[in-house]
Amino acid sequence: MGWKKLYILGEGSYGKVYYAVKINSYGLCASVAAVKCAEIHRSISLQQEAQILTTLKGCPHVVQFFGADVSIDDGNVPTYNLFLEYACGGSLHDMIINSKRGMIKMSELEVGVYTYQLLKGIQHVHEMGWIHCNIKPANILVFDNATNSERGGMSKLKLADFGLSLRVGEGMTYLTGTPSRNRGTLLYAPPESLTDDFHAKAYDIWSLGCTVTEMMTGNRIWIYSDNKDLQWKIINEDPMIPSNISEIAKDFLYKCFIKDPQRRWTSEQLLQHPFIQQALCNYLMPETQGLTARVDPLGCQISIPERDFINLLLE
Ligand SMILES: Nc1ncnc2c1ncn2[C@@H]1O[C@H](COP(=O)(O)OP(=O)(O)OP(=O)(O)O)[C@@H](O)[C@H]1O
Repeated sequence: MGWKKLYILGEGSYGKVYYAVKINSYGLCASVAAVKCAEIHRSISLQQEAQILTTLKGCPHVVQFFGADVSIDDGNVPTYNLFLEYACGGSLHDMIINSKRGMIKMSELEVGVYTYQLLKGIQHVHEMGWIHCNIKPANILVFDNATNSERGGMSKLKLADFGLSLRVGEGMTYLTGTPSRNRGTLLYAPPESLTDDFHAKAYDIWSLGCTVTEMMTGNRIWIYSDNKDLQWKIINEDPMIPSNISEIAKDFLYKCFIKDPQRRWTSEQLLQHPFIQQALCNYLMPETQGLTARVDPLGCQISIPERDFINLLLE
């Protein structure tokens, strides 16, 4: 038996996303999926996304791809269908809006653990030779994580929407065409994508910094009047790092927002940053909460003081 599209989850520029179920021969629901659909003649970007997702299979922090097919839908229209695992928690954008509505700010520990998951996803994408080019809360999906529910009910985040991704060309890619042609969403775009048409892995790190700031404050990183103003600010100003966060969190954001893409920290470096290390440590061992990590002014590599850390492991 085939898939049955039940209702629309959302819409993209290419077409619609449906919640779908697979019915078995007993008439029971055997599996569920989110299906991204586009009329076949408008499905090039979905077909490219399918190719990219095939190369990214197996990473727990990238949305899982089940396959693709062509169906004849309403009005006899051939439709390309891309099947993804269904994210019951919606997107990180929804999660940020909901926590803002409920006036519950995400704690730095939560943001640190979520950022770790995103960095692991980005690291995998980069290792497989891709630049995501459109990392933002709306393109990060939220899954329940049963194993985490005992630890404060934190969710699992996965990168999604690879429709604008690019192949890394020896570490960098210059887009051809009109200068200042940024590929992704302007609000999350780094300065070099606007000034030099330059898209490299560092692109995703800047977008990650914008996303992490949004998780911490509930607000977007830039305040602007229109796209021209926004573009000017990205090129000429530094993003506003929130003042009411820890020094370690600020330092993490500074490393994401280094203007020179060659000097901006990589996912590997950021995974070692005390902001991430401390959050993981406190999450895995809640007893360590209250112990503060130190920022090493030279290398920013020291996390939980070693002696205390070993004592905790031995206790
Ligand atoms: N695997 C999924 N599970 C649950 N919801 C999903 C899934 N994939 C996408 N959605 C939802 O469908 C909507 C559209 O998603 P999609 O990523 O395709 O488009 P978009 O990013 O909004 O648009 P565009 O790709 O044109 O920028 C979003 O609201 C998203 O939360």
